[in-house]
Amino acid sequence: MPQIPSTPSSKPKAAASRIPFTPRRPASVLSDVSTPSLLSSNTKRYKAAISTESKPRTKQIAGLTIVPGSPTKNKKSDGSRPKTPTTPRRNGADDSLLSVNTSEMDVSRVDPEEALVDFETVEAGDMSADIDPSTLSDSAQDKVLVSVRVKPTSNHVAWDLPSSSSQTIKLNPQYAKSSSTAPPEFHFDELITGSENKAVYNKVARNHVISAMEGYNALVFAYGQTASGKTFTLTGDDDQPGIIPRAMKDVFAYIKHTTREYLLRCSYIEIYNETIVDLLAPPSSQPVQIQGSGSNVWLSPLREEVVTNFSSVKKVLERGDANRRTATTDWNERSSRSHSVFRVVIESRERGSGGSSRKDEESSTNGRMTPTGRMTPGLRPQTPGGTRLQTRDGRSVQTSTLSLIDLAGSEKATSDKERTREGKYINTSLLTLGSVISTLAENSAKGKSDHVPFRNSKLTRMLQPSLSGNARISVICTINPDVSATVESTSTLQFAQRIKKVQLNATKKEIVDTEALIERYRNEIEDLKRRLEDKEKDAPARSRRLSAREQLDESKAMKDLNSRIQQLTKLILTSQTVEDASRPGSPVKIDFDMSPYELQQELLSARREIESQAVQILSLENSLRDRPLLPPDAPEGEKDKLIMEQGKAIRELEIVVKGYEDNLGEPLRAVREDVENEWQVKLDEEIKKRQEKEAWADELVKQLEREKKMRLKLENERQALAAFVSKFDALGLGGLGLPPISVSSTTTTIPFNPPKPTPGGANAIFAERQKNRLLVGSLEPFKIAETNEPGPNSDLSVTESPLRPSTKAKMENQPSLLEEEWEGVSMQVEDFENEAMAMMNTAAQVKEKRNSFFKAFGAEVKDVFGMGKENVPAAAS
Ligand SMILES: Nc1ncnc2c1ncn2[C@@H]1O[C@H](COP(=O)(O)OP(=O)(O)OP(=O)(O)O)[C@@H](O)[C@H]1O
Repeated sequence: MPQIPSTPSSKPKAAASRIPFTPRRPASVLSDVSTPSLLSSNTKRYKAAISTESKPRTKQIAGLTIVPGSPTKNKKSDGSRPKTPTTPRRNGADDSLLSVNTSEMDVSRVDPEEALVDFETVEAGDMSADIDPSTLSDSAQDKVLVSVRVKPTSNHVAWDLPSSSSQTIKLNPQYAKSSSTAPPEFHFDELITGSENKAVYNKVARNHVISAMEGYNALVFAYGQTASGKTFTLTGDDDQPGIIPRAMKDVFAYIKHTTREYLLRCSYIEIYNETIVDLLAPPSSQPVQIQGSGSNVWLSPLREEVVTNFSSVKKVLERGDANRRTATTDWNERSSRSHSVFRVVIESRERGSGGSSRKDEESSTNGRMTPTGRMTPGLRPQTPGGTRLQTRDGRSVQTSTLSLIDLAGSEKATSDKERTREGKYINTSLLTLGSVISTLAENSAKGKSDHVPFRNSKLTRMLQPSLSGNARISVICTINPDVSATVESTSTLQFAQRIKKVQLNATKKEIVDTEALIERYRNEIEDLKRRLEDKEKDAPARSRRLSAREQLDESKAMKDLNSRIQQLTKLILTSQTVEDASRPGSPVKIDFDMSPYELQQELLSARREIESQAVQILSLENSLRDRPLLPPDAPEGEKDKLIMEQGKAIRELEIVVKGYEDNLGEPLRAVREDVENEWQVKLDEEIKKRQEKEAWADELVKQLEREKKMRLKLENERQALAAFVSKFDALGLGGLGLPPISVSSTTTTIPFNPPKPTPGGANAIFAERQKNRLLVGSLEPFKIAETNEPGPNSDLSVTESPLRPSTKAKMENQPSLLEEEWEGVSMQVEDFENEAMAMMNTAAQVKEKRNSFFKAFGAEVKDVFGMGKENVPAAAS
């Protein structure tokens, strides 16, 4: 129930001096805006052109400005009237019309602190007749309030209309589909007839408006067949203002009776052919999108206007109504072709204790006020989602919404193509609303949780949070009782019957000013700690003075202090979690309306979130492990100092890391890339070279093998030559080794034992040696190898020897294993040749000695050495 301020007054402005900060009629801000009268003849309109017949009926009445397009009471459509050719298109509107759509009260421009409304700012004209709080019901409303309004008619009616006290409506039996079954009968919370809009408002909407002011979300909507009176009920006309203007008057009346201060923001949209249009935004604006999912949906971009009195509300309504799509149909001269939603966001907080004026409060909040009384922008903590009323000094902010919806009416196909197309969209979305309500009702009645097709239309998707239970709902079903409309009226009543079963569980939403609470707790803790310290210091001296009983009391007092400190410390933790709890929680239920792709995306992002949290936990654990050690009982000052130092170091490191990344990160990555690109080529070349060398080395090994064999062969030949020389020596002809010649008195005897000559003789052996030497020295042994023994690498073994010019050129500056080895072999060959030469010399000496011997001893031994013959001496044969 609203709280009555301590100084209520029917004329508060006169009684109480105005607080300087309190905006003096903030409406003046709006009234400064040159909003052209929408009814003046030279003002262009966005709305549908009114048919020639209806134009003269729109007149300006003193007091309430006519909301353009308000239907004229009891005007019947004759069907012969010229129809509105097309639904208006706003995009082609000229610039002059933009002024109609701009307002300085746009919430993004207004400082909420300056647009607050409270009992001091509300004036008599803003309010309905004063609300008597005691007459308002605040009982828990867990069911939808369903009322039926029957449009007055002079035609023959199909329904048995009830007496004033009854809430039952029954179809007259003669109009029932079947005579065998009882005619349908419906019971509702309210059944209203007549044209009195005040009674309707009081019965169906007033409690919901009050609920919204108390912090509950509230939704009032009108449902019914076209031309049954929905717009008449919601908007009304000058004689009979409807629910919207009356509700807004009650909003101000309520504020008048409370000690709270309010920030009121209005938005006005329509859903036309499944497109959401912001009726307060300029014509060229983007269509509004529904954001979020499940119970947490919002509209964006959405223009919200701050309203501070009834006159500013009226202007907002006029602007919105001027932009609504209406057209003449077969049934309604001015039929709404769209669903419209007028919504007020109500934020409130306590005005502060001690009856201090707002000015005093602002001055006390850390001197944040400018000399002009304005809050310095930017000093106020920012709220996500834009300018909002802020919690302050422990005062929580309560937020709720009041949504007043005029649905387009269900209708049959018409002769007009455009109207028929619109009608299809209207019927489809109403059908969806019907099936959503049916499922919700079923679920509530049977405790089921069947899939609710909220996503099948923009309307139901937008209403999902409210229809899911978090709003107090009132539905007015309007029917035309004419016999010709029996089917439509029955269908409307059936819808009304179903929605009655939907279960609601609206809760208040409160944002707690945790900072202020925490600050208060902290101060108290500090104070208690100081007192405890003082007591502990004096304890030894005092205990000597105190009696046993007093000592006991003293220790109990200290214990109490201690436990209070502990309790407050716990409270700090609790209050820090309050804010989180007030935010919309993560969805615990699966939203079956989401597509598999959306679900996958959600799953993916949830996994990513978990991963990042795991990383965060790890890093926190690490920092916990690495934290500098301080004894738990270290003085608080020391701990604070350490924390400060750590914080400073962290900040410095962050700056360094950021600077590093900003200045060096990218260039270093580029350098690394360049180096990799450049050196990769070289590395590849080196690998190729190495492979070539390995192949060459393999070939070399094979070649050495061949040379080894050749050396063996040479060795054999050398041994053969040596054998020859030995034989030669054995003849006793070698140098000093010649056998001694014995001379007697008669004869001289030479010991004669000549060796058997080697085949071919010494010369042949020598010639062969020479040949071999040339062969070895020619450095072309590989030709032999190439032809005789092809290696595993046929390219190399056949077409290129390791010593071929190309390879040799490559290896020019490198020591050749083959050459080294060849060197050794050559030396051996040379030794062998030297040896052979020495033998040849010896042989020459022997020859010489032989000649001299022949000369001395005759011809007996003349041919021993075969000087004229090459082969075996005669003696030997
Ligand atoms: N209870 C009523 N008393 C007097 N006149 C009424 C009442 N209900 C409706 N009318 C009149 O009937 C006509 C059609 O009403 P209204 O435009 O409100 O219907 P609607 O349901 O909003 O139609 P639509 O869905 O086509 O927009 C209007 O001229 C209106 O003044």
